[in-house]
Amino acid sequence: MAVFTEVSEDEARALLHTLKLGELRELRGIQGGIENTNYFATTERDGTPHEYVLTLFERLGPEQLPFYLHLMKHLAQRGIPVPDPQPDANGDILHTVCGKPAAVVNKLRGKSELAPLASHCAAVGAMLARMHLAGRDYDRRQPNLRGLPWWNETVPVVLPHVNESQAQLLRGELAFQNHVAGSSAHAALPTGPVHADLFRDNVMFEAGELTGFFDFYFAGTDTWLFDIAVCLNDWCVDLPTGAHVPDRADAFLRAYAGVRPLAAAERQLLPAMLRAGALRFWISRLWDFHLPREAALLQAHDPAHFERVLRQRVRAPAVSLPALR
Ligand SMILES: Nc1ncnc2c1ncn2[C@@H]1O[C@H](COP(=O)(O)OP(=O)(O)O)[C@@H](O)[C@H]1O
Ligand SMILES: N[C@@H](CCOP(=O)(O)O)C(=O)O
Repeated sequence: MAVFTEVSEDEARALLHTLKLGELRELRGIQGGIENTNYFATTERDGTPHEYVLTLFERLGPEQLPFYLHLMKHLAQRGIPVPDPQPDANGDILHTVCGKPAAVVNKLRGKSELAPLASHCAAVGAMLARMHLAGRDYDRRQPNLRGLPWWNETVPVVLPHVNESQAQLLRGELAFQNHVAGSSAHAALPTGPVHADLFRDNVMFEAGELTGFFDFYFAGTDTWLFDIAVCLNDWCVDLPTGAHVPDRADAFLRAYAGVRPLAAAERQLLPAMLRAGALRFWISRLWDFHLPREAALLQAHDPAHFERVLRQRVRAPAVSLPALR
């Protein structure tokens, strides 16, 4: 369930009126998601139905939200198919509902592709590269709040909950990632706004075509390579085993590089960044699993999955990436 705050039809109607989005016809709580309260809202305007998503932010506040919401607007204005936050008469896109920060965005068509083929991975790769290029002139900056400083803070918190072999892997990998982050190759990596959580459940497809992607609330300013690694570790991995799937990874990388060729430092650091991407989600899943927030996390994701991915990435750093040869 992902309705932590009940929104009445009257409250939703009032906001939709203020935003001039039409007359509320239907308000439905959305089941998926683990962070925020989400509703689908259907309105009628000029005799036509329009569909929106109303989100109440349960954890993020006015310090962090403008970066995410303005990034979505910036990308939408440049033709990237992401939800477009709707403004009020003053141009504000961050609203208040039930005393919580809230946003209204357009509903994307399609549904998630949870068993992707190489063609889906190629579509995601090309779209990610387009997003990176479209974000180059975005003028706000906010660090990836789930980046290296957070890993350094959080690993000691989760260590008491894991066995000795897992503790060794966590400590060793964290030391390795701190070392990589201090290297000259790392300093040469191109950076910009990244999505940082572009998993299968955050991308929509319809009839095999990518129709959009959403959930920008882990976005931040970071290396583009980190975004690539996060995608490869989800879209191009066999979920039961955590094994790299070469044909999907190849399709993803070819399509990405077709829009934005990778720099030499990116090719050099991809194996290390694949480990970083696996470490990031292993840590957050351990943290969510062993130290759940009150009521919010009803279905923690399985931490063991990213432990398996990380072990494979450490064991076989030279994954075959033909697109980069
Ligand atoms: N703009 C959108 N268009 C269509 N569906 C959306 C949109 N935003 C959210 N959803 C739906 O709501 C669900 C939960 O959204 P998500 O952003 O993943 O929530 P959370 O941030 O709580 O994890 C998604 O799985 C999707 O089905
Ligand atoms: N993708 C992350 C968790 C983030 O959840 P989301 O529902 O907000 O995408 C993971 O799989 O650990």
